[in-house]
Amino acid sequence: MPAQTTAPAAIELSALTKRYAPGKPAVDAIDLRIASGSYCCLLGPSGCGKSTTLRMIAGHESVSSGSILLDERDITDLPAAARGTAMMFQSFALFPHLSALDNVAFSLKMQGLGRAERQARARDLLGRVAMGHLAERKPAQLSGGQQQRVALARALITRPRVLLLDEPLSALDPFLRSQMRAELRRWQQELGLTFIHVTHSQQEAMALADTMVVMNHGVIEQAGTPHEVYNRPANEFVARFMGGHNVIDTPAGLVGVRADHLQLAPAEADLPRDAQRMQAVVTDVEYQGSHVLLGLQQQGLALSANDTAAYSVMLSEAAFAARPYPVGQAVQLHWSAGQAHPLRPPARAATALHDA
Ligand SMILES: Nc1ncnc2c1ncn2[C@@H]1O[C@H](COP(=O)(O)OP(=O)(O)OP(=O)(O)O)[C@@H](O)[C@H]1O
Repeated sequence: MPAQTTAPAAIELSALTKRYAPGKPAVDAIDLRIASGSYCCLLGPSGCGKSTTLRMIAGHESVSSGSILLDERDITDLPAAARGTAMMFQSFALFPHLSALDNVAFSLKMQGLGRAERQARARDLLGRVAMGHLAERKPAQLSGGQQQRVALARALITRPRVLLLDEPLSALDPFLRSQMRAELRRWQQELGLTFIHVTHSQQEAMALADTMVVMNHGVIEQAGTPHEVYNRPANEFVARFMGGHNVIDTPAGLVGVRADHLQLAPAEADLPRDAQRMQAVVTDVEYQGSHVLLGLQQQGLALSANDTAAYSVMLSEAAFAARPYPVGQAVQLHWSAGQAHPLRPPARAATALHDA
Protein backbone atom coordinates (compact mmCIF):
# COMPACT_ATOMS: atom_id res chain seq x y z
CA MET A 1 0.00 0.00 0.00
CA PRO A 2 1.53 3.37 -0.91
CA ALA A 3 2.42 5.70 1.94
CA GLN A 4 0.22 8.57 0.77
CA THR A 5 -3.07 6.96 -0.16
CA THR A 6 -6.51 8.38 -0.57
CA ALA A 7 -7.78 5.75 1.89
CA PRO A 8 -9.25 7.37 5.01
CA ALA A 9 -6.63 8.15 7.63
CA ALA A 10 -6.96 6.33 10.94
CA ILE A 11 -4.38 8.62 12.50
CA GLU A 12 -3.34 12.06 11.40
CA LEU A 13 -0.53 13.91 13.17
CA SER A 14 -0.17 17.63 12.45
CA ALA A 15 2.92 19.55 13.56
CA LEU A 16 3.06 17.17 16.55
CA THR A 17 5.71 18.33 18.99
CA LYS A 18 7.05 17.11 22.33
CA ARG A 19 9.42 19.29 24.29
CA TYR A 20 10.69 17.72 27.52
CA ALA A 21 13.13 20.54 28.22
CA PRO A 22 14.23 23.82 26.66
CA GLY A 23 16.16 23.33 23.43
CA LYS A 24 15.50 21.03 20.58
CA PRO A 25 12.21 19.10 20.96
CA ALA A 26 12.26 15.29 21.26
CA VAL A 27 9.57 15.25 18.54
CA ASP A 28 9.74 18.27 16.29
CA ALA A 29 6.54 19.28 14.46
CA ILE A 30 5.98 16.02 12.61
CA ASP A 31 3.19 15.54 10.07
CA LEU A 32 2.02 12.01 9.35
CA ARG A 33 -1.07 10.36 7.93
CA ILE A 34 -1.55 6.64 8.61
CA ALA A 35 -4.11 4.93 6.38
CA SER A 36 -6.97 3.11 8.06
CA GLY A 37 -6.39 -0.65 8.27
CA SER A 38 -2.69 -0.37 7.48
CA TYR A 39 0.43 -1.55 9.30
CA CYS A 40 2.74 1.35 10.09
CA CYS A 41 6.22 0.96 11.59
CA LEU A 42 8.00 3.85 13.29
CA LEU A 43 11.68 3.18 12.91
CA GLY A 44 14.89 4.94 13.87
CA PRO A 45 17.95 4.91 16.08
CA SER A 46 17.77 5.15 19.86
CA GLY A 47 16.56 8.57 20.99
CA CYS A 48 15.02 9.58 17.63
CA GLY A 49 11.60 10.16 19.21
CA LYS A 50 9.66 7.13 17.99
CA SER A 51 8.49 5.97 21.45
CA THR A 52 7.56 9.51 22.44
CA THR A 53 5.46 9.75 19.27
CA LEU A 54 3.72 6.46 20.11
CA ARG A 55 3.15 7.49 23.71
CA MET A 56 1.59 10.79 22.60
CA ILE A 57 -0.80 8.88 20.32
CA ALA A 58 -1.62 6.54 23.23
CA GLY A 59 -2.23 9.44 25.62
CA HIS A 60 0.59 8.32 27.94
CA GLU A 61 2.55 11.49 27.21
CA SER A 62 1.19 15.03 26.94
CA VAL A 63 1.54 16.93 23.66
CA SER A 64 3.52 20.21 23.70
CA SER A 65 1.90 21.47 20.50
CA GLY A 66 0.23 20.15 17.37
CA SER A 67 -2.65 17.73 17.11
CA ILE A 68 -3.63 14.07 16.80
CA LEU A 69 -6.76 12.99 14.95
CA LEU A 70 -8.16 9.46 15.17
CA ASP A 71 -10.80 8.76 12.55
CA GLU A 72 -11.05 12.55 12.13
CA ARG A 73 -11.78 13.05 15.85
CA ASP A 74 -9.38 15.28 17.74
CA ILE A 75 -7.96 13.10 20.54
CA THR A 76 -4.98 15.32 21.40
CA ASP A 77 -6.09 16.04 24.94
CA LEU A 78 -8.32 13.05 25.67
CA PRO A 79 -7.41 10.61 28.46
CA ALA A 80 -5.82 7.36 27.22
CA ALA A 81 -8.88 5.25 27.94
CA ALA A 82 -11.18 7.50 25.88
CA ARG A 83 -9.11 7.58 22.69
CA GLY A 84 -9.91 4.32 20.90
CA THR A 85 -6.30 3.15 21.07
CA ALA A 86 -4.75 0.25 22.97
CA MET A 87 -1.14 -0.49 23.68
CA MET A 88 0.85 -3.73 23.58
CA PHE A 89 4.14 -3.45 25.43
CA GLN A 90 7.62 -4.91 25.25
CA SER A 91 7.73 -8.38 26.88
CA PHE A 92 3.91 -8.22 26.82
CA ALA A 93 3.78 -7.00 30.46
CA LEU A 94 1.29 -9.68 31.54
CA PHE A 95 0.37 -9.92 35.24
CA PRO A 96 2.23 -13.05 36.42
CA HIS A 97 -0.25 -13.93 39.17
CA LEU A 98 -3.34 -13.81 36.92
CA SER A 99 -4.55 -16.46 34.49
CA ALA A 100 -4.60 -15.71 30.77
CA LEU A 101 -8.36 -15.16 31.08
CA ASP A 102 -8.04 -12.70 33.98
CA ASN A 103 -5.21 -10.87 32.22
CA VAL A 104 -7.43 -10.35 29.20
CA ALA A 105 -10.48 -9.40 31.29
CA PHE A 106 -8.50 -7.02 33.51
CA SER A 107 -9.29 -3.72 31.85
CA LEU A 108 -13.00 -4.57 31.74
CA LYS A 109 -12.84 -5.00 35.51
CA MET A 110 -11.35 -1.51 35.69
CA GLN A 111 -14.29 -0.28 33.62
CA GLY A 112 -16.66 -1.79 36.18
CA LEU A 113 -18.20 -4.54 34.02
CA GLY A 114 -19.73 -7.52 35.82
CA ARG A 115 -17.74 -10.75 36.15
CA ALA A 116 -19.90 -12.83 33.79
CA GLU A 117 -19.67 -10.31 30.95
CA ARG A 118 -15.93 -9.75 31.45
CA GLN A 119 -15.22 -13.42 31.32
CA ALA A 120 -17.45 -14.05 28.31
CA ARG A 121 -15.76 -11.30 26.30
CA ALA A 122 -12.28 -12.41 27.37
CA ARG A 123 -13.05 -16.05 26.49
CA ASP A 124 -14.35 -15.00 23.10
CA LEU A 125 -11.17 -13.03 22.33
CA LEU A 126 -8.86 -15.78 23.58
CA GLY A 127 -10.71 -18.11 21.23
CA ARG A 128 -10.08 -15.75 18.33
CA VAL A 129 -6.34 -15.88 18.93
CA ALA A 130 -6.42 -19.70 19.29
CA MET A 131 -5.80 -19.57 23.05
CA GLY A 132 -9.22 -20.63 24.34
CA HIS A 133 -7.93 -24.01 25.58
CA LEU A 134 -5.19 -22.37 27.70
CA ALA A 135 -7.36 -19.68 29.30
CA GLU A 136 -6.72 -20.86 32.87
CA ARG A 137 -2.92 -20.93 32.60
CA LYS A 138 -0.67 -18.33 34.19
CA PRO A 139 1.85 -16.51 31.94
CA ALA A 140 4.80 -18.59 33.25
CA GLN A 141 3.04 -21.72 32.00
CA LEU A 142 2.80 -20.35 28.44
CA SER A 143 5.39 -20.15 25.66
CA GLY A 144 6.60 -16.78 24.38
CA GLY A 145 4.32 -17.06 21.37
CA GLN A 146 1.31 -17.96 23.52
CA GLN A 147 2.05 -15.02 25.82
CA GLN A 148 2.07 -12.73 22.81
CA ARG A 149 -1.38 -13.94 21.84
CA VAL A 150 -2.68 -13.30 25.35
CA ALA A 151 -1.12 -9.82 25.24
CA LEU A 152 -2.83 -9.17 21.92
CA ALA A 153 -6.20 -10.34 23.27
CA ARG A 154 -5.72 -8.14 26.33
CA ALA A 155 -5.02 -5.12 24.13
CA LEU A 156 -8.03 -5.84 21.91
CA ILE A 157 -10.56 -6.32 24.72
CA THR A 158 -11.40 -2.60 24.80
CA ARG A 159 -12.23 -2.77 21.07
CA PRO A 160 -9.65 -0.21 19.94
CA ARG A 161 -9.56 1.31 16.46
CA VAL A 162 -5.79 1.53 16.55
CA LEU A 163 -3.36 -0.87 18.20
CA LEU A 164 -0.05 0.62 19.34
CA LEU A 165 2.88 -1.76 19.74
CA ASP A 166 6.04 -0.67 21.55
CA GLU A 167 8.94 -2.96 20.55
CA PRO A 168 6.67 -6.00 21.11
CA LEU A 169 9.18 -8.53 19.79
CA SER A 170 12.43 -7.25 21.20
CA ALA A 171 12.51 -9.59 24.21
CA LEU A 172 12.12 -12.72 22.07
CA ASP A 173 14.91 -14.89 20.70
CA PRO A 174 15.57 -14.46 16.96
CA PHE A 175 13.70 -17.59 15.87
CA LEU A 176 10.57 -16.82 17.86
CA ARG A 177 10.79 -13.17 16.81
CA SER A 178 10.46 -13.99 13.13
CA GLN A 179 7.61 -16.45 13.86
CA MET A 180 5.75 -13.86 15.94
CA ARG A 181 6.34 -11.22 13.32
CA ALA A 182 4.43 -13.33 10.81
CA GLU A 183 1.62 -13.84 13.34
CA LEU A 184 1.36 -10.11 14.05
CA ARG A 185 1.04 -9.39 10.36
CA ARG A 186 -1.62 -12.07 9.92
CA TRP A 187 -3.66 -10.81 12.88
CA GLN A 188 -3.49 -7.24 11.64
CA GLN A 189 -4.86 -8.33 8.27
CA GLU A 190 -7.53 -10.59 9.76
CA LEU A 191 -8.71 -7.95 12.21
CA GLY A 192 -8.52 -5.13 9.66
CA LEU A 193 -7.23 -2.80 12.39
CA THR A 194 -4.61 -0.09 12.11
CA PHE A 195 -1.35 -1.13 13.81
CA ILE A 196 1.40 1.35 14.72
CA HIS A 197 4.52 -0.51 15.74
CA VAL A 198 7.72 1.02 17.11
CA THR A 199 10.92 -0.81 16.36
CA HIS A 200 14.60 -0.10 15.94
CA SER A 201 14.96 -3.07 13.57
CA GLN A 202 15.08 -2.26 9.87
CA GLN A 203 14.43 -5.92 9.09
CA GLU A 204 11.33 -6.03 11.29
CA ALA A 205 9.90 -2.85 9.74
CA MET A 206 10.60 -4.06 6.20
CA ALA A 207 8.88 -7.38 6.91
CA LEU A 208 5.79 -5.95 8.55
CA ALA A 209 4.99 -2.48 7.33
CA ASP A 210 2.72 -1.11 4.66
CA THR A 211 4.25 2.23 5.61
CA MET A 212 7.67 2.68 7.18
CA VAL A 213 8.39 5.97 8.89
CA VAL A 214 12.11 6.58 9.39
CA MET A 215 12.80 9.09 12.16
CA ASN A 216 15.98 10.81 13.30
CA HIS A 217 16.51 13.60 15.84
CA GLY A 218 12.76 14.08 16.30
CA VAL A 219 11.87 14.51 12.63
CA ILE A 220 10.65 12.21 9.86
CA GLU A 221 13.42 11.63 7.35
CA GLN A 222 11.24 9.51 5.05
CA ALA A 223 7.86 7.78 5.01
CA GLY A 224 6.96 5.27 2.34
CA THR A 225 6.48 1.61 1.54
CA PRO A 226 9.44 -0.64 2.44
CA HIS A 227 10.13 -0.95 -1.28
CA GLU A 228 10.24 2.84 -1.75
CA VAL A 229 12.39 3.44 1.30
CA TYR A 230 14.83 0.66 0.47
CA ASN A 231 15.09 1.41 -3.22
CA ARG A 232 14.91 5.19 -3.06
CA PRO A 233 16.29 6.32 0.28
CA ALA A 234 15.58 10.04 0.46
CA ASN A 235 18.89 11.08 1.94
CA GLU A 236 22.23 9.95 3.27
CA PHE A 237 20.86 9.24 6.74
CA VAL A 238 18.15 6.88 5.42
CA ALA A 239 20.57 5.18 3.01
CA ARG A 240 23.08 4.49 5.80
CA PHE A 241 20.46 3.62 8.41
CA MET A 242 18.65 1.12 6.18
CA GLY A 243 21.96 -0.59 5.33
CA GLY A 244 22.79 -2.44 2.14
CA HIS A 245 23.59 0.87 0.44
CA ASN A 246 26.71 2.70 -0.65
CA VAL A 247 26.83 6.45 -0.33
CA ILE A 248 29.09 7.74 -3.09
CA ASP A 249 30.31 11.30 -3.53
CA THR A 250 30.13 12.09 -7.26
CA PRO A 251 30.66 15.39 -9.11
CA ALA A 252 26.85 15.60 -9.38
CA GLY A 253 26.41 15.20 -5.59
CA LEU A 254 25.85 12.30 -3.21
CA VAL A 255 24.19 9.21 -4.68
CA GLY A 256 23.06 5.93 -3.15
CA VAL A 257 23.78 2.62 -4.86
CA ARG A 258 22.64 -0.71 -3.42
CA ALA A 259 25.45 -3.11 -2.48
CA ASP A 260 23.96 -5.71 -4.81
CA HIS A 261 23.86 -3.17 -7.69
CA LEU A 262 27.47 -2.06 -7.38
CA GLN A 263 29.71 -4.12 -9.64
CA LEU A 264 33.34 -5.17 -9.57
CA ALA A 265 35.78 -5.56 -12.42
CA PRO A 266 39.52 -6.25 -12.57
CA ALA A 267 41.59 -3.05 -12.41
CA GLU A 268 42.67 -3.33 -16.04
CA ALA A 269 39.26 -4.30 -17.52
CA ASP A 270 37.57 -2.14 -20.16
CA LEU A 271 34.23 -0.89 -18.89
CA PRO A 272 31.30 0.41 -20.92
CA ARG A 273 31.95 4.09 -21.77
CA ASP A 274 28.94 5.34 -19.79
CA ALA A 275 29.69 3.30 -16.63
CA GLN A 276 30.36 5.40 -13.53
CA ARG A 277 33.52 4.09 -11.88
CA MET A 278 36.06 4.32 -9.10
CA GLN A 279 39.41 2.64 -8.45
CA ALA A 280 39.27 0.67 -5.20
CA VAL A 281 40.98 -1.98 -3.12
CA VAL A 282 39.31 -4.97 -1.47
CA THR A 283 39.70 -4.65 2.31
CA ASP A 284 37.61 -7.57 3.54
CA VAL A 285 35.66 -10.55 2.30
CA GLU A 286 32.79 -11.91 4.37
CA TYR A 287 31.04 -15.17 3.51
CA GLN A 288 27.29 -14.89 4.23
CA GLY A 289 25.93 -18.16 2.84
CA SER A 290 24.04 -17.36 -0.34
CA HIS A 291 26.13 -14.18 -0.77
CA VAL A 292 29.62 -12.89 -0.25
CA LEU A 293 30.01 -9.33 1.05
CA LEU A 294 33.15 -7.49 -0.02
CA GLY A 295 34.36 -4.35 1.75
CA LEU A 296 36.37 -1.85 -0.30
CA GLN A 297 38.23 1.43 0.09
CA GLN A 298 38.87 4.01 -2.56
CA GLN A 299 42.36 3.49 -3.93
CA GLY A 300 45.02 5.81 -2.58
CA LEU A 301 43.38 6.30 0.82
CA ALA A 302 45.53 5.03 3.69
CA LEU A 303 43.54 2.75 5.99
CA SER A 304 44.18 2.90 9.70
CA ALA A 305 43.44 -0.08 11.97
CA ASN A 306 40.14 1.49 13.09
CA ASP A 307 38.83 2.22 9.61
CA THR A 308 36.00 0.16 8.25
CA ALA A 309 35.36 -0.39 4.57
CA ALA A 310 33.77 2.63 2.91
CA TYR A 311 31.95 0.67 0.22
CA SER A 312 30.37 -2.74 0.07
CA VAL A 313 29.54 -5.03 -2.81
CA MET A 314 27.33 -8.06 -2.46
CA LEU A 315 28.02 -10.86 -4.91
CA SER A 316 26.15 -14.12 -5.19
CA GLU A 317 28.09 -17.10 -3.87
CA ALA A 318 28.28 -18.47 -7.42
CA ALA A 319 29.59 -15.20 -8.90
CA PHE A 320 32.27 -14.97 -6.22
CA ALA A 321 33.28 -18.60 -6.71
CA ALA A 322 33.61 -18.01 -10.46
CA ARG A 323 35.72 -14.85 -9.97
CA PRO A 324 37.08 -14.49 -6.43
CA TYR A 325 38.62 -11.19 -5.31
CA PRO A 326 41.11 -11.56 -2.46
CA VAL A 327 41.81 -8.91 0.18
CA GLY A 328 44.34 -6.39 -1.12
CA GLN A 329 43.36 -6.72 -4.77
CA ALA A 330 43.00 -3.53 -6.80
CA VAL A 331 39.67 -3.41 -8.69
CA GLN A 332 37.29 -1.07 -10.45
CA LEU A 333 33.95 -0.38 -8.79
CA HIS A 334 31.32 0.56 -11.32
CA TRP A 335 27.62 1.22 -11.56
CA SER A 336 25.08 2.41 -14.10
CA ALA A 337 23.47 5.82 -13.79
CA GLY A 338 20.05 4.18 -13.50
CA GLN A 339 21.08 2.40 -10.29
CA ALA A 340 22.36 5.54 -8.58
CA HIS A 341 19.76 7.55 -6.68
CA PRO A 342 20.42 11.18 -5.77
CA LEU A 343 20.41 11.71 -2.00
CA ARG A 344 18.87 14.94 -0.74
CA PRO A 345 20.32 16.76 2.28
CA PRO A 346 18.84 15.35 5.51
CA ALA A 347 15.61 16.73 6.98
CA ARG A 348 15.88 20.26 8.38
CA ALA A 349 16.06 19.59 12.10
CA ALA A 350 18.79 16.98 11.79
CA THR A 351 20.95 19.51 10.00
CA ALA A 352 20.25 22.06 12.69
CA LEU A 353 21.29 19.58 15.38
CA HIS A 354 24.53 18.68 13.59
CA ASP A 355 25.28 22.38 13.29
CA ALA A 356 24.64 22.99 16.98
N1 LIG B 1 10.33 11.35 30.15
C1 LIG B 1 11.34 11.98 29.53
N2 LIG B 1 11.90 13.07 30.07
C2 LIG B 1 12.90 13.73 29.45
N3 LIG B 1 13.41 13.37 28.25
C3 LIG B 1 12.89 12.28 27.67
C4 LIG B 1 11.84 11.52 28.27
N4 LIG B 1 11.52 10.48 27.45
C5 LIG B 1 12.34 10.58 26.38
N5 LIG B 1 13.16 11.65 26.50
C6 LIG B 1 14.18 12.10 25.53
O1 LIG B 1 13.51 12.35 24.30
C7 LIG B 1 14.27 11.85 23.20
C8 LIG B 1 13.44 10.83 22.42
O2 LIG B 1 13.23 9.72 23.25
P1 LIG B 1 12.37 8.45 22.79
O3 LIG B 1 12.26 7.50 23.95
O4 LIG B 1 11.10 8.91 22.18
O5 LIG B 1 13.30 7.85 21.65
P2 LIG B 1 13.26 6.43 20.96
O6 LIG B 1 13.55 6.68 19.54
O7 LIG B 1 12.01 5.71 21.27
O8 LIG B 1 14.50 5.72 21.66
P3 LIG B 1 14.68 4.19 22.15
O9 LIG B 1 14.72 3.35 20.93
O10 LIG B 1 16.01 4.24 22.87
O11 LIG B 1 13.53 3.88 23.06
C9 LIG B 1 15.54 11.28 23.79
O12 LIG B 1 16.54 12.26 23.70
C10 LIG B 1 15.18 11.00 25.23
O13 LIG B 1 16.31 11.10 26.07
